Amino acid sequence: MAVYTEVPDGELAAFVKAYDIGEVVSCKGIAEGVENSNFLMRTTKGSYILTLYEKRVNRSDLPFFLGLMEHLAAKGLSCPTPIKARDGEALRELCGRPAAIISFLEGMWPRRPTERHCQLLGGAMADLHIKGRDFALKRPNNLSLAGWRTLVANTKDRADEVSPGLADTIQDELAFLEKNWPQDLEVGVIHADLFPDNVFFLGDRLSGLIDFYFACTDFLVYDVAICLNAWCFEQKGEFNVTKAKLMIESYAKLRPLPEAELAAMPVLARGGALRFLLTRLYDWLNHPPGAFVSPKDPLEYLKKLRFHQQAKSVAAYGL
Ligand SMILES: Nc1ncnc2c1ncn2[C@@H]1O[C@H](COP(=O)(O)OP(=O)(O)O)[C@@H](O)[C@H]1O
Ligand SMILES: N[C@@H](CCOP(=O)(O)O)C(=O)O
Repeated sequence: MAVYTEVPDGELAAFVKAYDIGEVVSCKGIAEGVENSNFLMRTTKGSYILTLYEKRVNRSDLPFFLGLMEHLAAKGLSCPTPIKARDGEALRELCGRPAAIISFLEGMWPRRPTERHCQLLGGAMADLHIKGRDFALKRPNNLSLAGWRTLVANTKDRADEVSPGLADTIQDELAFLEKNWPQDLEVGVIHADLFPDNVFFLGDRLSGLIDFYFACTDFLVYDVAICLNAWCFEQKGEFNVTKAKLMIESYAKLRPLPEAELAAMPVLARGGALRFLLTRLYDWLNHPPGAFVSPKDPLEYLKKLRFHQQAKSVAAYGL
């Protein structure tokens, strides 16, 4: 359950008084999510999400995340927008934590993504990339090559506890990626964690994207590579090439993919797999006993990495 900080009623009422959103009718902790404390808050004027940013979110990154949501929502992307208090500030403090209220988005995330979901996702991701082009703030991706090196250093001594030989596999993969990571692809704002639980649907419509707290400035097509990992493998681990093809094709209808981006896809997909393998491995090895958030399986991403290691070209993804 991702509520790390409880908010007493009195403090909440005082906090909400700074806004023009009516009075609190109810406020319930949301079980999903892992990073922050989230509450579904209903007021006399509507529904909102209240987020208290916890330890892993760097306070200095919050203006980037909140500014990005505001920018994208103002351009018509369906995503939450930060609600400003009467003094014009969206980022405030509650119970000793940085906190913000964002708009509530209708929809459900797909427990079993279909081909149609993947197709709709491709278009929404391209839309995000296009609408983010004129966002003024920058945030380097701290979970790219340099960040992976640090995570490898922090996990290598115990990686083999999770699977024998894992430390060497990871070390070899990092060396490969350091040599082969592309250089000159288009850079812009990426979501960087566009997993099914961060994409909402209502019937046959994609109703919105949430959770911009890993968003950063990186190769746009790296977001596509992350989504190949997160959306296109079936539950038993087999790759669904139809899902990949539909996702990439609908993306490319809005933002055509240059030859260099297509050629880089297998390497970027390997990078995406290593990124989630490493963060999951770190969390697996370091989660405190009795913690209420269960760590996700790192080995799911080892299997995905092995698939991408066999990919000779973008043809492996149906193109
Ligand atoms: N703007 C929103 N509208 C509706 N539900 C939301 C919104 N933001 C978050 N949620 C709900 O809160 C859950 C956790 O949010 P998320 O941002 O993914 O948390 P975390 O960053 O802690 O992983 C989501 O799965 C969703 O159920
Ligand atoms: N998508 C990541 C974990 C981050 O979780 P989120 O709730 O912030 O989307 C993974 O699957 O490893």
